[in-house]
Amino acid sequence: MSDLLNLNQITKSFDGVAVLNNISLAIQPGMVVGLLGKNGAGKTTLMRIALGLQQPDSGLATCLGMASNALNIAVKERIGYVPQQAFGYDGFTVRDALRLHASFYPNWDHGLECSWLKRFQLADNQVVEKLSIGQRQALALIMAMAYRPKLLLLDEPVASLDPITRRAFMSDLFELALESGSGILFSSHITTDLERVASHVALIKDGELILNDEIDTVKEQTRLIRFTDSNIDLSTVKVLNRHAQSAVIFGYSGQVWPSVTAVQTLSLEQLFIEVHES
Ligand SMILES: Nc1ncnc2c1ncn2[C@@H]1O[C@H](COP(=O)(O)OP(=O)(O)OP(=O)(O)O)[C@@H](O)[C@H]1O
Repeated sequence: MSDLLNLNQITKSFDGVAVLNNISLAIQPGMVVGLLGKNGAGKTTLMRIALGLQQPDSGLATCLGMASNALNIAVKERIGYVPQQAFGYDGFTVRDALRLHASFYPNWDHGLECSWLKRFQLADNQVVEKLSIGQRQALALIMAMAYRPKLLLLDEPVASLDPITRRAFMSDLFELALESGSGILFSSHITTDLERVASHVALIKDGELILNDEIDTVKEQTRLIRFTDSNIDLSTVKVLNRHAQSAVIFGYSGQVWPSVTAVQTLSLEQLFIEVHES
């Protein structure tokens, strides 16, 4: 299957500090990849590199088969992006902002636009600069989705949405991806959302992509184990974090270690916390 997004061995430093180290990640049709990482882990940087908005120090990024630093209009029309920062359109009404935005996209779906306006309870005569942060985020999402992009990159898209709107948006997002064969990469700190809708999880820690798998596999094969022998041999699993008498492991399939006293399953939130525990 051809990749909608392919990140191959991406490395990036700022001012001599490594942010992304040899990151490889691919998105295929129907995949909804939740990108996790602490503040400053490099999620936005990775998305910007994916879109060709920033250059990696090394490695290659492609979107819909074309190098990200040379995307043509036809490919850009099939990519949606909602950045973390609020956008312009001050002085516009929601209606005029959408009309202008739609004019750049031949595939704009007015029916989808209307149903999402209703869903987000956005009146089209509202003035953009008077919208709340959450309403602006909702408008940005409509702008990125109403042309049914093949590849959608969302940088913390739901952080400012209330729980009801957020839940509805996330399930719509998933449906849209499945039904139209799109692929989605979204970053979020709300692990429960991610658990509900993502098909895959990618986790960046200290510049490395330490997890990049189907969410069910992550849940099934990740454990927090406690042991008495600090020299325990954990070579049959991938160690995500390790202390003298405990470790977070991936690749668990019922192995038995004599000195292990507890094997605990983890929710995504627990996993996130345990992986970063120092
Ligand atoms: N243009 C830049 N110049 C210098 N440093 C930068 C630049 N862009 C990002 N950084 C640094 O790279 C690191 C990663 O930033 P990035 O915004 O990608 O993180 P993030 O994972 O998206 O964080 P958050 O969850 O807080 O949004 C940070 O330490 C940031 O300060």
